[in-house]
Amino acid sequence: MITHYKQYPPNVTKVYSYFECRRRNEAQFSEVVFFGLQYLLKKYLAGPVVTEEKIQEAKVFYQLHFRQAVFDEEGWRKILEKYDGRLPIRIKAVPEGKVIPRGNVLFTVENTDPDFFWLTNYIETMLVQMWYPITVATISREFKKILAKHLKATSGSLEGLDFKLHDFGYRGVSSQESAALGGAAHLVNFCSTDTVAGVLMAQRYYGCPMAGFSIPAAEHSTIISWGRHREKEAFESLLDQFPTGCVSVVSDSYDIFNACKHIWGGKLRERVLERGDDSTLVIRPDSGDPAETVIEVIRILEECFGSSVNSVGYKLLPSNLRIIQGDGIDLSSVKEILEKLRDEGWSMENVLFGCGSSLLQKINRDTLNCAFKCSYVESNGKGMDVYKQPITDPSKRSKRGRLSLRRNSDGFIETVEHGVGKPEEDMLVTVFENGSILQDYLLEEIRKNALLWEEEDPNCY
Ligand SMILES: O=C1OCCC/C1=C\Nc1ccccc1
Repeated sequence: MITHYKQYPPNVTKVYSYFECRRRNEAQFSEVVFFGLQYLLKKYLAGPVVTEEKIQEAKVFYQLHFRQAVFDEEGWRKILEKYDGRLPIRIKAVPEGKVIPRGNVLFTVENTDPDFFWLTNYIETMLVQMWYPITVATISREFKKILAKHLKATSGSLEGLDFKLHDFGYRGVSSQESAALGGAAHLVNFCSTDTVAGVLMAQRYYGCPMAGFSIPAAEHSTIISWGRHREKEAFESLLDQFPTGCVSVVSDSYDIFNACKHIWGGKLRERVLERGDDSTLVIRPDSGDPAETVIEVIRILEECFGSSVNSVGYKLLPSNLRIIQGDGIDLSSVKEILEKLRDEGWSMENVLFGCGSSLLQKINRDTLNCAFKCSYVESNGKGMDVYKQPITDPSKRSKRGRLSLRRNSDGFIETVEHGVGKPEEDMLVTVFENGSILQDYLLEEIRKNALLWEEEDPNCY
């Protein structure tokens, strides 16, 4: 991007590019949740970002890095002089939280001053990092589709759906910033997280005072520190320390089945039952085959605590006893567990899930085929639609001309190319222009945009 200003044709006055999640043949991830641009704009692009100091620093750096003078010092100084360091760029984007079918334009970028045609793709690198929050928000919503289907089928309602997938991923991501962005992306769809950085991101960049909730939870150290033969004492202490409200206890340190049968369902059975309805004990297995372990645990708990049948005929453990499975959870294992539970007559009200790296880290830019391409240039006052169409991979072909996004007469969202879209139909909104952010989306409205079709309103305020 540093040397690109020297590579464009003479007299170029505008470079216009767009971001999309290219459509693929697979059925999975057929639609994406747009999220995260607002953070990036606020943090990195808004205001007088170009300064003399930065220009000097870059000049020295790139002289060393390229071992020749290629850094466009004059170009950057002109931004400083003409725009007081604000970027002469326009970005038009889908409103955050909107769910858009793959293969559609999600945002466009263009220079607003002909002198700075080179700036559009200069910021590409940073803008394409949007692949991450978009992919996390999309995966989190795919989880929500699966959970909603089973919750509705086995309980007759979507009550509590927003708390069914807890973000366990803080430790598994590559950085604090990833934790913040990914954690916030999950909170578009759910209200349940241990990734505090994401809650802070929602606070600071999306106007939400408390976007996600958690409960006191044990970890292995707080159990095994009591010693191999005092697991019962460790569990009892947790019940003493958290007599009301929910508490989650990881119970697989030695033998999850023994813990459920002889401690929770044995020595501490009365202690568990005497807890109020609002003081749920959440038992956490953390090893073994997820589906087999959950089923065996719930069978043991039924043996010890009994079960009732809900209004749609599925079995329920006592209301203050639940199971959270946070180990080995991904989109396929969660489906397997839920099908096994349903087949054995269990309501999904009995279980919660935690998800770590398969929510926040086991993804990359190719998961949704995120790409940023130039589709239109102007030079000598004439516009030209441009594109790539590699003979070696037709799926990499790019869109042509100036783009807009609309809902067609059949109600389907589609991209209009060649600049023939009607402005009044365009779903893309100018969110950034010449250094100013023109929209400020709140998490509350973003959550509404991302609701599943079955939901009416986000339940967790
Ligand atoms: O068990 C739980 O119940 C619900 C609250 C969170 C929780 C566990 N959290 C967690 C976080 C990071 C890695 C592992 C677990």
